[in-house]
Amino acid sequence: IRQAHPDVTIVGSDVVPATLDYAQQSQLVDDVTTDFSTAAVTADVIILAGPVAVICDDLATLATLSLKPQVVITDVGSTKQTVLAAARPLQQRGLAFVGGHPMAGSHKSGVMAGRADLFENAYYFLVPGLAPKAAVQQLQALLVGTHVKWLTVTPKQHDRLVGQLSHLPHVVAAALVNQTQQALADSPLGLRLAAGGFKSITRIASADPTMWQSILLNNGQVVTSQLQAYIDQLAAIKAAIEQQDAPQINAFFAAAKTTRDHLGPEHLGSLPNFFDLFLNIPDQTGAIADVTQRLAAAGLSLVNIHILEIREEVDGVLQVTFGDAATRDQAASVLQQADYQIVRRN
Ligand SMILES: NC(=O)c1ccc[n+]([C@@H]2O[C@H](COP(=O)([O-])OP(=O)(O)OC[C@H]3O[C@@H](n4cnc5c(N)ncnc54)[C@H](O)[C@@H]3O)[C@@H](O)[C@H]2O)c1
Ligand SMILES: O=C(O)C(=O)C[C@]1(C(=O)O)C=C[C@@H](O)C=C1
Repeated sequence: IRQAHPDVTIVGSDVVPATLDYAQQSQLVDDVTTDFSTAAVTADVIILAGPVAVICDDLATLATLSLKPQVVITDVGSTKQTVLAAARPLQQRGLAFVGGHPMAGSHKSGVMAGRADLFENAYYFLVPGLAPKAAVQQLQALLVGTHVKWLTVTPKQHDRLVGQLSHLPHVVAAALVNQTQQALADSPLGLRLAAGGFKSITRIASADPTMWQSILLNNGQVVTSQLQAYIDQLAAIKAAIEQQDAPQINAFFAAAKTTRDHLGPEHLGSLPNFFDLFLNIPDQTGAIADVTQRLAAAGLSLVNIHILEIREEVDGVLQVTFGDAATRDQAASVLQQADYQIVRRN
């Protein structure tokens, strides 16, 4: 929004003060508040972006306020049936609520994980419900800088599609990590021996548990039935292996390969995920150059570098972004050897 509409005033509201400090100091927003209701009554557009349960609570709060009659309210929550139900009192009052959901993101959470190009080329579901066309168009114009592909659906269509393509995979990834952890508990190196296969299928198990708790509680019926169909697939391949049914095993993998090969990277939606290192740097000239020179000398290329001044100590925090986790971890070793303190990696 900021890049496409520099004149728009953006007020950020959150319950975590450090998040508000970061948003303000990085100039992501013009102003911050913890008083959602007071900010809401003066807003022309309200974008709800907490966990789904919080979005539903916020919609209930908004229904009690004297909002501007022309306000456009939207959300980015990962489920839509319960969100649209929570928005009904607002829609019945004639206020415009347009449900939204960008089909992009990552296993990271928090304000620091955001990027201006996060949604580029991704599908963005719109669920207008009773909202007038003009409100939908106003929202699309505001979000033009996201460069998304819009897709209008009903809440039911949304939850079925996203249950299968996002919610079920998160359950599968987390279950596999938990089961592997238990199965290898007696092995000294255990999970650390995992190569690309395990890491590719389980990246999303690093996602925020609070967010996923909320998603599954709000799309439970859909996901449990999809989970049963998935369990049936597992049972079928288990039986084929037990029976040494070679053609059946081959057919299982061949069908999956054909489908997956047609889902080229160009169809995958958003840009690839990036991997961050946060380190303390002294507040002195040449400090950033020292970091970049050490990484260049070690042959490690970085994607982006960003100075964060979110704390009141003398040191600043530098966010260095890499294209893959291995390069980030090598960079961490190189910098630690030079006495840099790594604050966090994600
Ligand atoms: N992560 C993804 O890949 C992704 C993609 C599309 C949609 N979504 C949806 O977007 C929403 C936000 O997800 P995210 O990944 O940006 O999470 P996030 O944790 O990065 O951001 C959520 C923010 O909401 C704040 N918050 C929590 N409770 C609050 C409350 N009661 N009042 C005000 N603020 C509160 C948190 O402090 C945090 O800053 C969720 O509904 C999620 O389902 C996530
Ligand atoms: O790429 C990831 O890590 C994501 O989990 C993003 C993802 C997804 O499942 O695809 C997660 C939740 C959303 O509602 C939409 C997108």
